[in-house]
Amino acid sequence: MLRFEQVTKRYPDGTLAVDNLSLEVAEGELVTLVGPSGCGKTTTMKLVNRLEEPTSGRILLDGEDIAGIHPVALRRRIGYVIQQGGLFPHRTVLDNTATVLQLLEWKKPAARKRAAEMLDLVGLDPSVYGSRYPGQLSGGQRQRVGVARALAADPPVLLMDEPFGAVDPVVRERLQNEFLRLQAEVRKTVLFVTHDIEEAVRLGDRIAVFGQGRIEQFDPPATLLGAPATDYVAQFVGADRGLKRLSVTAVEEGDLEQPPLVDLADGMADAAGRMRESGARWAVVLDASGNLHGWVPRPAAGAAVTGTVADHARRMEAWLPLGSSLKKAFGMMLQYDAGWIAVLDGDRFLGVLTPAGLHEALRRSIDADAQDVERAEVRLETLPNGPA
Ligand SMILES: Nc1ncnc2c1ncn2[C@@H]1O[C@H](COP(=O)(O)OP(=O)(O)OP(=O)(O)O)[C@@H](O)[C@H]1O
Repeated sequence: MLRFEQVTKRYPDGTLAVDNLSLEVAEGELVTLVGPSGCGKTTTMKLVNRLEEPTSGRILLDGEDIAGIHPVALRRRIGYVIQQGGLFPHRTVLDNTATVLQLLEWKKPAARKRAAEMLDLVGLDPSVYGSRYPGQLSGGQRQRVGVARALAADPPVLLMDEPFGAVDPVVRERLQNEFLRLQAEVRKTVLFVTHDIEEAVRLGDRIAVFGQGRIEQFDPPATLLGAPATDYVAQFVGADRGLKRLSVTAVEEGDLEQPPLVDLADGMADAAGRMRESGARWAVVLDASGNLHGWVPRPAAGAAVTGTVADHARRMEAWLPLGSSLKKAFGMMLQYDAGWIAVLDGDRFLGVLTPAGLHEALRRSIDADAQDVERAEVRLETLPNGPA
């Protein structure tokens, strides 16, 4: 889709900003470019929409050398989002969003309608914000307008240059999440520049770590964090890369343990018998519709057991959908002070994730990358020990 072939950019003053860069971004893929200040990230972006021209090498868009495409025609195919949104201060939010459409000579009503839809898409009510000026928006809202404007003409390619750099960390995380949701819907081919490794691994399908004008490593997040290719990359991703890895490793079915399952309506003596048989100190309790209700402890040996499970069960509301990150699971264990988290697929109970399971999942994903082992080949052998 977008391909750099041995691209070099030397500025007239002799600065070598991009050094023999080769890189390919697949259709619908989000590639993050990350690296320290001055390593050539912005120059790389500007080469794509011909705000700068390469000194040597070529860039192909859908197989076509962009050197042969008129810059204006090229930019119609490429949305560009920059820090602070780059909005026109004296134009309303709606007009800012419609800028590119006006350049494309859309009729005014159609352009405004489309702009309003785009604002909606990025979570800004056009009837509230459309008539405001950029100065009357928060930093996060301005960034959203920048994204809406870049998407308005539905370009297949999106260049984003530190688009969330100017907002505080909380707003930033929200914008990142919104953008991921949006990207799942619109599936643009995205080149995203950031100097924040956390942002790069959260957003990127693949990450290109830049040294001075060169790519040090180009890999998916889990590989980058699990097996940094060079000392430079290892240093850049940081000593806490194991922790960062929590946020890019998903809970899988094989990570889960299977405690006994009992129904609210079951007799408690019966349920206790089943727990004893399987050596478990507790069981997961499902309600009449098969949904998670909570858990029930195994009664002490010799204690008189009466009533139904419902009389003894405790509520447990900590659950996650399959595919959630290990980081989310860990956060939830802390939040609920729980020794396990239920994992559901839709409404269906799949099993529980325990701290031991989480640790194993993390280790296995690191090992799998380091040794090229398929994750499924490794088995978990821990047994549930009961809620902490
Ligand atoms: N127009 C220019 N003329 C000369 N040198 C330039 C020009 N633009 C950028 N440079 C230099 O090229 C190098 C790469 O700059 P670039 O802006 O691409 O880096 P960056 O990785 O995006 O940095 P930052 O994260 O600070 O934005 C830097 O050394 C910069 O000073």
